[in-house]
Amino acid sequence: MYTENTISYTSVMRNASVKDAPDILRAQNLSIGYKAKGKVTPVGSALEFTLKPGQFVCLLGSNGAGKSTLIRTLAGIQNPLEGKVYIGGVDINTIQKATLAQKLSLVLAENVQAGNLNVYTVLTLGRYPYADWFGTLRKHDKVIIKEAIRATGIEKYLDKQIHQLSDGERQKVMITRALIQDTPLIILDEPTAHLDLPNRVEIIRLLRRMARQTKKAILLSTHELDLALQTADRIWLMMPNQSLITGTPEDLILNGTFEKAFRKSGFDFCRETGTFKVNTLEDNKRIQLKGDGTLYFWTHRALEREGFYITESSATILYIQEHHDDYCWMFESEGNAIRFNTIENVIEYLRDRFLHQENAVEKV
Ligand SMILES: Nc1ncnc2c1ncn2[C@@H]1O[C@H](COP(=O)(O)OP(=O)(O)OP(=O)(O)O)[C@@H](O)[C@H]1O
Repeated sequence: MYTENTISYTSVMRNASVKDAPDILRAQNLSIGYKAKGKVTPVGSALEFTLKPGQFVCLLGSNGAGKSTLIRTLAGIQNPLEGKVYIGGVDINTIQKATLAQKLSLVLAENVQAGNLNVYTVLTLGRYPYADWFGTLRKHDKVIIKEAIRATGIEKYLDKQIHQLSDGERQKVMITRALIQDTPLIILDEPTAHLDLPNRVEIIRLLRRMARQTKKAILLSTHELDLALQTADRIWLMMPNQSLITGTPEDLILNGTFEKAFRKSGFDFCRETGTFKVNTLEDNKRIQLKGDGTLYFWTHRALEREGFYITESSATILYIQEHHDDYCWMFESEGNAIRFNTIENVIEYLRDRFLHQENAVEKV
């Protein structure tokens, strides 16, 4: 209940330890994009954000929104059009390459050119920022390498050459190398692009665990909206108007920002579930569905895919009947009842029935 004395909680009032943690990464008035033949094409403008130790952040945006451009700029391999990027409080432009490699590791989406090197050798290169002039691995380096290999489960590829790996296996190797580089900041451009679902989940969970346990800041770009919403501490959303909006997944869903970032005709964003649905609904196809549980969920989904509005106001009713392991669907309309044993039969029947209705309407 609000009273005159109620004050609004703001980020300024947060726990001092979070607020005062040093920024691992900070962008100030950052504009990113491209310059060619005197023509400047900005992709993001006046961006301001910070990344703190232990944060696991997913960068999202529609195709061409500027995620890769931002990642390349933050990693210092592309110059900003304007503004500054600070890593550990130091302007990235003033950091020597060798020093930068101790602060930031980068995994890009492009294929890795590793000649005839085998996987283990490529992994050991992750320790080069700390090696002596001869590149000798110390005991401590070997422990870190072994630990990262165990964490990502790539033991069985170690003797293979990089070009003998599948895209997904190669991706895992490059993520392992980033862990071996052991920097306070890890940036990854679409690290799960070539992985199947179990591997995507495994890698995302591993990166999130790393952030938590080792206080690394981890930023990754992805098109995996669902996984990002479930796992990220914060989401960075590249918006169609070239701004970047940051927040917790739930805040961005509830305040409509998420929806705006991916707005496209033919898709509806469902705030209840945080998912996009293909919008196939047709106004003249209305049906009432009665039942519950798993059968209700999958029947509802099949009907929506067919373009039906599921509404209690329709006199056309589909009943789900369930008894022990047995189930069926009963269709009732104008006093008649028909029984179906599969969703396929239900859909076939409804298609036919509503087609006849449409034809009848057109003839009238
Ligand atoms: N080298 C380049 N020169 C000029 N424009 C470029 C260059 N690379 C990318 N762009 C443009 O910059 C914009 C942002 O591209 P970017 O690759 O950063 O987007 P993205 O969000 O990573 O896209 P996707 O999700 O499709 O990978 C796009 O309009 C793209 O055409």
